[in-house]
Amino acid sequence: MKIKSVRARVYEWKGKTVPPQGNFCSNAMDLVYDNKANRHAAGSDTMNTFRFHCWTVVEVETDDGIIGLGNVALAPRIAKAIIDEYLTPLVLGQDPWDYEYLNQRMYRATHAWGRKGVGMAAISAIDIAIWDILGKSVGKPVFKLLGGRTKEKIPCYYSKLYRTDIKDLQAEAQKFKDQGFRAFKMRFGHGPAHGQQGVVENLKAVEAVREVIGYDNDLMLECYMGWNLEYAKRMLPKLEKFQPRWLEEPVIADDIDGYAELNQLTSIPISGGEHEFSLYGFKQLLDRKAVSVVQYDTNRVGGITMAHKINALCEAYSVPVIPHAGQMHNYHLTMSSLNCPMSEYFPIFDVEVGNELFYYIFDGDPAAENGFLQLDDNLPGLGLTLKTEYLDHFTITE
Ligand SMILES: O=C(O)C(=O)C[C@@H](O)CO
Ligand SMILES: [Mg+2]
Repeated sequence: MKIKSVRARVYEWKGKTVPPQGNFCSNAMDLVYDNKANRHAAGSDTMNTFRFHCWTVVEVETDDGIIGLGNVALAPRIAKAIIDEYLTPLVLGQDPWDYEYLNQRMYRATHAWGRKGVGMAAISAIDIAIWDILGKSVGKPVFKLLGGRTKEKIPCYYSKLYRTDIKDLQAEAQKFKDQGFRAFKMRFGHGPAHGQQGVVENLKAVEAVREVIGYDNDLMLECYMGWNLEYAKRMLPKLEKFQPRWLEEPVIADDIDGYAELNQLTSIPISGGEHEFSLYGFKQLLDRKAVSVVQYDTNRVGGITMAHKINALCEAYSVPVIPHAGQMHNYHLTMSSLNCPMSEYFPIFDVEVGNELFYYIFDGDPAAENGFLQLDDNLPGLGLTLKTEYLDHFTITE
């Protein structure tokens, strides 16, 4: 079996979106001064680092007609250009079973400028498609090639609860608690720029969600890199009484010393890795004891080949892995590792941040039932097909 073609297409959502409101979620741009003159200039929207309304879908086809699917949501147009210009020539004519060789080939050939960020995201999409081919070629789901089933079903946590009016936040938590979720991730709306009033707002929101979900369910707190070390050091002791399962990405991904300091500061575990890349990036996080929960995303770190190695590495450090985002590439790795206790789950929802866009592009992602996800033992590959229902809601670039 040989790889015959690689097709990368950019899917840009042009359908209706739910506009996020003010203080929707803290993020790294909150700390950047934005004067009035810049505010209307392209790129000055602080939420634009945060929307995923455009995805690259990769189809890798073999000479015997198997098509593997992969995708990438980070800088999708640039990812497509990298795939077309640099990565496709490296995998054409190659045997997909040589996946380690192909992964190393792509990683090392792009090393001068790749390594972290969109270069690795582009590699990830091809690698994921290759694993889809492998599963399809032997009639097995990908998780059966990675170690098999380690759980009857995958517990998952409800991930939304962006900052909104307290009553609406509580109603959202109640609605999904009633659907059987036992773990919830909420987003902070405020950070250093909002002063003491923002501190109070943040605490008020956490208290309100705890009031609804109680202390017998898990609560995760997301900063999306929107705080700085000084602010996080002030916030953490105040948050302890709410017993969060973790505090996520309090500072920017490059501030590994900051993570390490915060992770030792209180009883609250610090999580991160959503914006980390490669086996070496995660070794650094683990060696520095910077995170107590690792949250790689398979379509960023270097694909299934790399994520499988990171799983083994984290297991040896006794640090659990709970991958960022839902999506099949992550679920298969979670199902096949004892060190992955649960999955993140984005609810099926009108397009807002774009976290939910994969439901509009693919068929096959499982819907949560009573807070659990199931993978089919008999569905080959990743279990995804391209959806046709919403095709006219996208502009597709070949
Ligand atoms: O789901 C997460 O962990 C994210 O960081 C998603 C992102 O869209 C911010 O909410
Ligand atoms: Mg996150």
